[in-house]
Parts: sequence; C-alpha cells; structure tokens
Amino acid sequence: MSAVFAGPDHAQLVINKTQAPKDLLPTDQLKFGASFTDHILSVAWDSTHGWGIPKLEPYKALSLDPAAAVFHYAFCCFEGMKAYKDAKGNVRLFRPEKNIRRLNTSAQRIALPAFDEAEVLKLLAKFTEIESRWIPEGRGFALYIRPTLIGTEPDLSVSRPQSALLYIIASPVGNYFGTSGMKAISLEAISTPVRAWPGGVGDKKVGGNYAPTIVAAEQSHARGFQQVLWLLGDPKVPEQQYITEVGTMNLFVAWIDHESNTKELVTAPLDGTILPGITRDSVLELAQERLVPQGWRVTEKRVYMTEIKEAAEQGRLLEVFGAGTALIVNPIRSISWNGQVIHCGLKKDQEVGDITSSMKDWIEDIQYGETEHAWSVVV
Ligand SMILES: Cc1ncc(COP(=O)(O)O)c(C=O)c1O
Repeated sequence: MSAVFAGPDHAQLVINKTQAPKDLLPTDQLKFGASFTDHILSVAWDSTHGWGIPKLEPYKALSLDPAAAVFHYAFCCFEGMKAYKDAKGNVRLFRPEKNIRRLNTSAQRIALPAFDEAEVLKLLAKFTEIESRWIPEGRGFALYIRPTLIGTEPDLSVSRPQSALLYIIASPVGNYFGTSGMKAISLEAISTPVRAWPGGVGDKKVGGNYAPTIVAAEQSHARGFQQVLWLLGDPKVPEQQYITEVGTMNLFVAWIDHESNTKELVTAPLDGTILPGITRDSVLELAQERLVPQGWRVTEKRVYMTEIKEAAEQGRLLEVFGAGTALIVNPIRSISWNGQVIHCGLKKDQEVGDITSSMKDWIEDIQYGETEHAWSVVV
C-alpha cells in the first residue's frame, strides 16, 4: 500500500464533546441540509506528514486562507448518505462502504489525497454513534451525513494541493413527502447545457459538477418543471439525444420492450457520464432478485428520448422514476422534450406506480431494519 493510502488512524481519534448541546428541532421544522448537529469530525492531511490525528469537536466554522485551493479551482469532493433509527432504537447505515469508496475515487480524480477506507468507515461510524440523538425516529426520517474532502493549501498555482482536510458533518432530515405520500414530478429534458460529458467527471461526486447546473434548473423551474433531465447527444438532432440523469438522481424507465414484448426496467449505463448511484445499484440488485423471477428484464443501456416517446405513444411506457439517497425513488409524471409532453404511464389521479412504490418499500425495509439484510449496518 502506498504511503498516501495509509491513515487516518481511527484509534487516534481525539474526542472533545460540546459543553453546550443544541436543542433538537421539532421534526416538522426540519429542512434538508439547513441545520446541523453538535459536532464536526475532521482530519488534516499534508504531503509531508500524511494524515494527521482525527478530532471530534463542537461544530464550528472552518478557518482557511483565502488562497486555499478549494476556493479557486474546486478542489472539493463529498458524499451524501444517511443514518437511520430502527424500531428497536438501533442506529443503522446503508451500504456506507460504497459512499466511502466513491469519496476515495472522487478524491483521486481531482488530485486530493487518498485514504484508508476501512479507517474512515470506522471514524464515520463513531461520529454517527456520537450524534445518534440527532436521528429523528420514524420511517422517512434520517440523519443526512456529509463527508467532505477539500484542498486547503494556500497556493494560487494550478497544481496538486499539498494540504487537505477531510471532515464529516450531519443534518437531520424529515420525511420529504410528509403524510401525504409520494408526489409525481414533471421533468424538462434538455440537451444544452450538458451536466457531464464523455471523459469528464460526471461519474465523480465533485463540487464542480453541481454549481453549473443551478441556472438551468432555475430556468426550468420558471417554466413550471420540477427537475431537469440531463441529455447527451447533438442538440440539433433529437434522434441522437439520450438520457443521463435527472437533477441529482439516476433515472429508471419501466416499459414493455417492443421486440420481445417483455417488461423491462432500464437505466443508463455507467459510461463515465453519470454518477454511479448507490440507490441505482440497490434498485438494480433488488430488481434482479425480485422482478426477474416475475418475468422482468433488467438492463443497463443507452436510452434514447425517441424510444421513450415511442413507448408512451404505443402505451408501452409503464413507469419512470428517479433514484437517489434523498428520496430513494421519485415518481415521474411527464417529460417535456423537443416541444412535446411525454406522459410516463401514471393515471391523472395516480402519484406513483407499482414498481416505484415496491422499490421504495423494499429499500426502506432494509434501511430501517425491518428486513435483515447485509446492506444495513448497525453502528
Ligand atoms: C448527480 C447525482 N446523481 C445521482 C445521485 C444519486 O446517488 P446516490 O443514490 O448514491 O445518492 C446523486 C446523489 O447523490 C447525484 O448527486
């Protein structure tokens, strides 16, 4: 193992708990990512000493030089994951090793230091355990955890940062849909601007992928759509346009395949332009296990907008949904594309289809420990 992969060492964690714990917010006032727990866990790295001593301290502002690499050249990558409280009060993480692996992969793509994943997992588990009073109880509630890695070296030359900071903060999150159940959303499919491109960093969770999406998302909102469906392919040739992701979710389409007349669940392949979502992976595995025996096909392939439109026109489009940590699945009512509206299989008064709804139940059952499964790790 190379030197950069050694450390941090979880056994060296120094714990300095807050003397002034904050009040918990009532669960109906929780807004995604807007309030934070009592502590921050951080560990600094530099190219001479490697990873330093991890510290858990009261939540605080960071003090960084204005020339720090993160502020200028987007040396920043992060993860988004959740901790859940089960009916017995156990704290559970969902496939946390996948988030930590993805963070390491993102870091190495943008010249930030690699780390020992098993050690960071242990630090994450310890942080989660210490912050467990912040995990709201009940299905749909969770503690959103944000591991982040930034370049801190004050140096304006465009080069590999010689110092970095890995830190973990967390924010309690409520049940997004409340008691009213899921709500189907409408998408606008656009081919300019693009979110990611072949050979780029669309498959990494780097900060620089997100800021450039906001103006397009705002413009789409102003036109009445909830999310952008990011396409790739020549903007002047609609037949060449294919789906990548929706907002911050991977996209799944359930249709009847016209050649085989078989029910098929399809999603874009991991070709480097989409984030390899952990929810995406879970949906694919559960579909293999539970839908394939019922005669479904599960396929990762490029899906063209013309194919979705044709399936809708021929009554073969069953359901479309987004998949990601925030909502698990989000049903999609319609996609506006190339001057037309494609209806995605829901009836007028229907908010969610059977496959979308089953997926949510299956994944939540595992996350909240109602189905024992290797993916759910008790902290
Ligand atoms: C661009 C993008 N795609 C997909 C996802 C879904 O990934 P995951 O299921 O790991 O949350 C996210 C959310 O993290 C995202 O930011």
